[in-house]
Amino acid sequence: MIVFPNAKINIGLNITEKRADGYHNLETVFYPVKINDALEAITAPQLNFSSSGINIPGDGANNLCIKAYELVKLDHNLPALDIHLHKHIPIGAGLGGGSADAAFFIKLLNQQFGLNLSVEAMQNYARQLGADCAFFIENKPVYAFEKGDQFEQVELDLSKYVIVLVMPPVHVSTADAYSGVKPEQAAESLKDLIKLPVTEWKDRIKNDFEKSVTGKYPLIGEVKQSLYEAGALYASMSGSGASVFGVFETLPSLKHLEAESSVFYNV
Ligand SMILES: C[C@](O)(CO)[C@H](O)COP(=O)(O)OP(=O)(O)OC[C@H]1O[C@@H](n2ccc(N)nc2=O)[C@H](O)[C@@H]1O
Ligand SMILES: Nc1ncnc2c1ncn2[C@@H]1O[C@H](COP(=O)(O)OP(=O)(O)OP(=O)(O)O)[C@@H](O)[C@H]1O
Repeated sequence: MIVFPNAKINIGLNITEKRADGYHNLETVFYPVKINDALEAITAPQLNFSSSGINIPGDGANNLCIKAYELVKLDHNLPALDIHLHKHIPIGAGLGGGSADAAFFIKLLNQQFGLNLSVEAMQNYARQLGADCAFFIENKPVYAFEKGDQFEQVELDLSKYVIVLVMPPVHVSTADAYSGVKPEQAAESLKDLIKLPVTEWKDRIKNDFEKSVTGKYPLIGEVKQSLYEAGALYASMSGSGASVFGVFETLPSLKHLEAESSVFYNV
């Protein structure tokens, strides 16, 4: 069976407090976007993982797909698998690519081997693999809170807009990004702000990682500025960066960014 895990963007991200477990409480809106990996599993004599496309740093044995397989296998009878991941979602981008792979792999196992897992059971597995991971089980726009793994549905449909995503040649580690932020309660809840028209988001909806991450990597701030100059109604870094997205009324011309960055149109 083959599945196509997609990326997410964060529309707003308030980091509100440091938790006793070392993680941070936050509020954000996750929105799925159309940049996809391809992930395939075939029953095989022994467990094997391979990948192609963008190089994934680290040992394949630590890939989140393998971790998802091992976690589900603790409770269910699963055969050995030959797993292949074609990586297209940029890494160190704040797009949740690794989390998406893990969540889609849980869904693949459920379907391919008839495990009969509920959405909640799959989300509980996903929560153990990464804070972002549970979102990708249902994969619908949500207001997320606590570690980013508790959800409330939001009515948010950006399909009449063009979303463009730019990945500058910078890799931001999520853990480093968190260590650069001083948590603070937000003046206005994102749950309310997200209901405003997109044209009013610019001065109201913020990403708390931006200040420190763009301080360290000015190119990210320059890309965001370019998106506004090209006519974006709203532009922001996604998650802990380094990717930046813009919400446009019509397809912009961003050729000048393509020399340095990867540009994904209409995601
Ligand atoms: C930046 C975001 O993408 C925003 O959506 C997520 O919060 C990151 O989610 P993720 O990559 O699934 O994160 P994990 O793999 O669980 O954690 C990576 C590291 O980020 C930090 N982390 C993550 C989530 C969170 N709510 N608080 C944290 O402090 C921790 O230092 C952790 O060791
Ligand atoms: N399937 C996978 N895809 C990508 N990275 C993976 C995968 N499995 C494990 N990893 C590891 O995760 C690291 C990337 O995580 P990191 O949090 O920096 O970036 P990210 O994918 O943009 O995620 P996020 O949006 O949550 O910040 C990689 O360096 C790699 O070692």
